[in-house]
Amino acid sequence: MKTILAIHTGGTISMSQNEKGEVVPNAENPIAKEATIINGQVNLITDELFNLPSPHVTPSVMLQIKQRIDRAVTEGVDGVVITHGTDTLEETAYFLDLTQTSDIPIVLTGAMRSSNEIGSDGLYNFQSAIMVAATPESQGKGALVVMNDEIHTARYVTKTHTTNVATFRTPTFGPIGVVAKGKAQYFQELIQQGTCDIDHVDDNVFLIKAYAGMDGTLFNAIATPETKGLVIEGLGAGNLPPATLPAIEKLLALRIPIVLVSRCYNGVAQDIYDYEGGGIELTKMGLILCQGLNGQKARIKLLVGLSGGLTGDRLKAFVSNAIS
Ligand SMILES: NC(=O)C[C@H](N)C(=O)O
Repeated sequence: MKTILAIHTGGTISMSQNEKGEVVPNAENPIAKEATIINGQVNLITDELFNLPSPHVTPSVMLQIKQRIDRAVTEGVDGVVITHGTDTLEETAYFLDLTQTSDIPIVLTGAMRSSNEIGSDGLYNFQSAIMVAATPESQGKGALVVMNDEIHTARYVTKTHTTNVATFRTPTFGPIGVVAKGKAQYFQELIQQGTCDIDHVDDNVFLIKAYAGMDGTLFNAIATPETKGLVIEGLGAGNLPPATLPAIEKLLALRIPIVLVSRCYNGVAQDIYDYEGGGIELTKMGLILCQGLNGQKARIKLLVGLSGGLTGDRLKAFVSNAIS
């Protein structure tokens, strides 16, 4: 029988609705108690590591989850399930994906409806995630996100709806598998990418979204030596309004790495356009094009690379998300 560690961290999956209809955290996690339902099919160990709404999750919390997984690997567990709030679930999932040190399945799940709401999806998603973690084919796939009968890769999944249970989607590429009546089935291979083990996190890595008529105001506000990195969600294939360029030059002169992704929901950033502020000019200036990641994922990747001590071409190779 497989031994699976369930790490609970909080989120709606562990919350309840009160008599006023407000969703509130519980002192005791109802999901952790319900877990006994699945015992018998797997040997389930439970660790209530945090009880945080996911907007309270920081890179330092992510690092503590990673360290708990690393300990579990040395203890010989076969897989890990992490319950997490959905708002920042994709960021924690990608952090764990990038910093993993073994090939055991790491499966994140959550809920859109709290534990006592009609049609609550928490226990169902939790059970699916456990089954996926116990499936031999889940090994070596990095961190996975299991919600609403779909299996997504941490690298590309994103939350797309504020309340719908089908909120987690993988734009452009689609999910890599499904869960059908408790059984995991895969139908896509994930191309492997590099990982970077870290023992601390350097933050002050910012994320700024571009918009029509943007100027340098927001970029000037972070032009300080404390800033360690910046991700810009550019327009279309990866372009910026010309009025941003002087402020961006200033950040580059401070040797702050700047990563460029697209603010589009689908597709990858590319240096196609040759006009003032176009992707060709931006990459010539030294911005690092990152292909296929959304802004929040690119920020996690830059933060992990910087925390792992990568600089120059090694940082560029890691963050550009190139297939290697
Ligand atoms: N569905 C959820 O879990 C949303 C909640 N606000 C959280 O991320 O903690």
